[in-house]
Order: sequence, then structure tokens, then C-alpha cells
Amino acid sequence: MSTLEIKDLHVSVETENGPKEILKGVDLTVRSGETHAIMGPNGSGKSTLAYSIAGHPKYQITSGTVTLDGADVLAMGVDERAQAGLFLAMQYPVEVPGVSVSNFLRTAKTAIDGEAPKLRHWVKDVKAAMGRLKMDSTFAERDVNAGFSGGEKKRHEILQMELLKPKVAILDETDSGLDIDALRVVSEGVNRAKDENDLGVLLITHYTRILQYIKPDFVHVFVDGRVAAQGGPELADQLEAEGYDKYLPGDVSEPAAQSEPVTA
Ligand SMILES: Nc1ncnc2c1ncn2[C@@H]1O[C@H](COP(=O)(O)OP(=O)(O)OP(=O)(O)O)[C@@H](O)[C@H]1O
Repeated sequence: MSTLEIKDLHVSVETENGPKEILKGVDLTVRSGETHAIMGPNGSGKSTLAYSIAGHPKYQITSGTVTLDGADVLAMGVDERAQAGLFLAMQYPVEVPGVSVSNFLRTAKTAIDGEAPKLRHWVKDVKAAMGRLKMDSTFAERDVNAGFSGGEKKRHEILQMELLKPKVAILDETDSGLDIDALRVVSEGVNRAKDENDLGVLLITHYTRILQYIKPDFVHVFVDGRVAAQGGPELADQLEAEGYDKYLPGDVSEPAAQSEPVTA
């Protein structure tokens, strides 16, 4: 049983005019087996939260804490965060020309486990995972993300997640750019990791469609660097129908709902 706990997290970025606060006090707890969907308007800070947890140097943590099973995540390097069991599926996966997918995956697995996987088992595991994600085996010899389509890049993120077996995965708009079939296979990959490894999931999305495949236990509405409201899956449907207007700052006519989250 693992717990990722974010408490009163404040994060700034450096701009031409000095530091700008993006996250303004985020509280969120993700436990093994739970799926938390984060929805919110463009620019509200969802990716900032994802990158801050993963350790991107652009984001300065000005106060607050992030712990994984009690260990101080913010004191860890990026590689140590991955070794501790955190995984980020990026919104815009980067291309790494000159490094093949198979090399990348094996190097990452070795770094995370502290020892190289046995070659015969590893090759079998990679093949099986690629098959489940409907990725042609020729991808293994291609350079990481180089020339991949948007959807192929997202499948490659989930392939990493399946093989590296994290405790908590942050999926930053993994559904964006996926066709209908890809959305299904990617969602199946996430659900498999939940079933087999008791994965905790922080799922950042703009669309309710993926939530039909990956059922959220909690939905959080993210506005202006904070969780403005939280609830169960019904909150996603409400957002789809009504939009974010009532949660936006400046609208005092209807305060943000603060319904209790459903239990997992
Ligand atoms: N260097 C910077 N200078 C000024 N503002 C910045 C800088 N870097 C990030 N921001 C701002 O931080 C805010 C949060 O961005 P972030 O990408 O976290 O939002 P998001 O909720 O993930 O948006 P989207 O849904 O569009 O992906 C945005 O308004 C963005 O413009």
C-alpha cells in the first residue's frame, strides 16, 4: 500500500518580471489502487503539478510538502523519484534521436530496479507489453519518439509504465491525440497496472471519454493553481454539461461546490 501525499504545495516559475506563482496551495492524496482525475481550464496549473512532483527544474517549490510513503519526494533527484515509484507520462513526450526504444527501456528498468533484467525474460515482457498495446515490434528498434505520431508517443508512455511498474503514475493528458482504438488499449494498460500492481493514478484530462474506460474514484476541479472542488465521478459529468464557469475566480454568485469525495 503506497500513499502520495501533497500538502499545501506552492510552486513558482521564473518569468521576465520575476517569479510567478502558479500553484497556490494544492492538497491531494493518492493511495494505491485509487484513480484521481484532475480536470480544469487551460493554464490552471495541472501540468505544473505533474512536473513539480516529477522534479522538473523549471518549477520552484516555494512551500509545502510532497511525500511518498512518508519519504520526502522534494528532497529527491528526478531519478530517485522514479526509483521510489513515481512515474510521469508526459503531455508532450520528448524525442531522443540516437537512442532506441529497446535500449531506453532496458536502461530505465536497470536504473530503477538496481540490476539489469534477465535478457530472455525481458525480451519476452517487452514483446508481450507491446502486443497488448498494439505496438508493432519494429518500434523497439526505432529511436525514442523520433517520428512517432502523437498517438504512438502516448502508447510509448504507457509501455514504459507497464514495464517499469511504478507505485503511482501521473498521466498528463495521455488521452489527447488518441484515436478511439488507441484510447481503449491505453486505458486497458492503465487498468491492468491497477489490477496487477495496485497502481495509484493521477489522471489529468480535459475529456470525460477516458473516464468511461478508467473509472475515477475522485474527480478534482483545478482552477487557478488550486483544487476548487472535488467529488466523485458524477462531478466529471457535471463539468462536461456545465463547464468551469462557476469555479472561476471572480464569480461570487455561486461558490465552488465542496462535496465529499466518494470512497474507493
Ligand atoms: N515561464 C513562464 N512565464 C509565465 N507564465 C508561465 C511560464 N511557465 C508557465 N507559465 C504559466 O503557468 C500556467 C500554468 O500552466 P500549466 O501548463 O501548468 O497549465 P495546464 O493547466 O496544464 O494547462 P493546459 O490544460 O492548457 O495543458 C499557464 O498560465 C502558463 O502560461
